[in-house]
Amino acid sequence: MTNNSVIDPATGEEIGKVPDMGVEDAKEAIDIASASFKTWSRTTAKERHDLMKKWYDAMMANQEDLATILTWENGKSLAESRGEIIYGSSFIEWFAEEAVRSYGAVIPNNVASQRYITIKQPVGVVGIITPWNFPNAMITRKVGAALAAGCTVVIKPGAETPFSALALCELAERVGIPAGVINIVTTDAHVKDIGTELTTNPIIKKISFTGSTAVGKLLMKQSSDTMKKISMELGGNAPFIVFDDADVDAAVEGAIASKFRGTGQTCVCANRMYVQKGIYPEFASRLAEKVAQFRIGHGFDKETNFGPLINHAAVKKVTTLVDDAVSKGGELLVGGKHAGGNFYEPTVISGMTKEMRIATEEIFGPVAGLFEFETEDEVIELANNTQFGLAGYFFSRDVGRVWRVAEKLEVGIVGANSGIVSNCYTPFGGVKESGMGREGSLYGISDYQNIKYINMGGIQ
Ligand SMILES: NC(=O)c1ccc[n+]([C@@H]2O[C@H](COP(=O)([O-])OP(=O)(O)OC[C@H]3O[C@@H](n4cnc5c(N)ncnc54)[C@H](O)[C@@H]3O)[C@@H](O)[C@H]2O)c1
Ligand SMILES: O=CCCC(=O)O
Repeated sequence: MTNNSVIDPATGEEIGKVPDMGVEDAKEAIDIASASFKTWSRTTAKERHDLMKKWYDAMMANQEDLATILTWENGKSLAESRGEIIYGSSFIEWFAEEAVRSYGAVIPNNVASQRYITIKQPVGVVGIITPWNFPNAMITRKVGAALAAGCTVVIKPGAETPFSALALCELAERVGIPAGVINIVTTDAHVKDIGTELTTNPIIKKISFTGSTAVGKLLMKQSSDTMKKISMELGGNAPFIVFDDADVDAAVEGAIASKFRGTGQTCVCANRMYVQKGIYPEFASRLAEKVAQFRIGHGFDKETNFGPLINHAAVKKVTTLVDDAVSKGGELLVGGKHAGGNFYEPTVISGMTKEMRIATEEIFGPVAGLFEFETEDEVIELANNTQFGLAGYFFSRDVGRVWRVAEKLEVGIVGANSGIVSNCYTPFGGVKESGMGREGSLYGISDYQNIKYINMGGIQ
């Protein structure tokens, strides 16, 4: 077996190697997960709760090490990585608590001699494929729900960030989660083949994927022959709307939080920023002023709060999108340049139009493009004119408008006067081509359970 290099995106230097596993390794991992399912699925909810709480405690006790690994392989600043470890581990705590509160139902009978009940059972072995942008939290949000339900898992983490996944697994083993319950397959060269194995192997009963819409569609097609359950957390193209009646301070703060988190590489990042005519000049200049204050550098540098993009391809894509906007008349208010290596300056562009590629494409980088609009109806139409529907944000102090716009945005998650929407308590997921299923919250565990109805007859 060959090894893959894992690269520090801030320096381009190798930080370590992991095995480049192949289809045979994936098959073995699936068989092991299947054998472990026989015992894990029969543990009591309280046993799973206790082990998961210990896992959560171990993550928090090792927060600094986990954050260091995360910054090293993903590039985000250490402060952001610490935040991700708190966020990621919160899913393990939350789902530990959900495990013991997952109830069946007693249904009123319509035949005197019968009684009806439902029980919830784990779906089986789950195949999990996750991206590099949240190397910890995208795994825990899925594995937490799966383990709580009584499922076992085979995880294929992002090729760029395998160490965060392996560290989580090491902690799980230390606290006594039985070997074989969580299995990891690392690869770069065999991503496609392992994806095919996970989606076609009949032992796997569910695929849970976070990543691009294009890959999500492929995995869904591949999963259809064996009728697997599916959870898809896919790409976004979030509108961010600022109405004339907004609190400008709050809107600028929300824009910074939503647009520039993870160097603009999150699926819920604001992608198209619509600003009403009356407030446009003030919002644009205040946003540009704030963005100019970011300090680019290595995530371990204490003076830094803005990391690199994940790789050269990402820099190239952002460069192309900015050049396209500028060539069509966009005005750079701040940034707009490659800053060496994988770094790109945090950027604000004014005077965006619908002819520019950023109007329709997910940027996945630190670029805020401002579009001017005049009426509420106009902006709702613009905001919904996309095949994506993950998150949408708007700022307004008119309570009637807050309800109207929240109801009309075609998205799974709305930030109304709020730029940060993610936590373990609330449902995360999209509509349209942003995917299906909900993660976290009281809904998250049900994606990993089958409901069985039992009709008990012969009752005198
Ligand atoms: N909705 C969400 O919760 C969410 C969260 C994070 C990222 N995303 C989306 O993910 C995208 C960015 O991440 P990315 O570039 O790593 O996405 P990606 O789809 O290229 O990769 C995601 C994962 O899929 C794997 N993969 C790639 N091709 C595959 C194939 N043919 N078969 C099986 N697996 C395959 C990758 O190795 C990685 O593990 C963006 O579109 C972003 O919006 C969505
Ligand atoms: O990138 C997508 C996930 C981001 C989040 O969970 O807030």
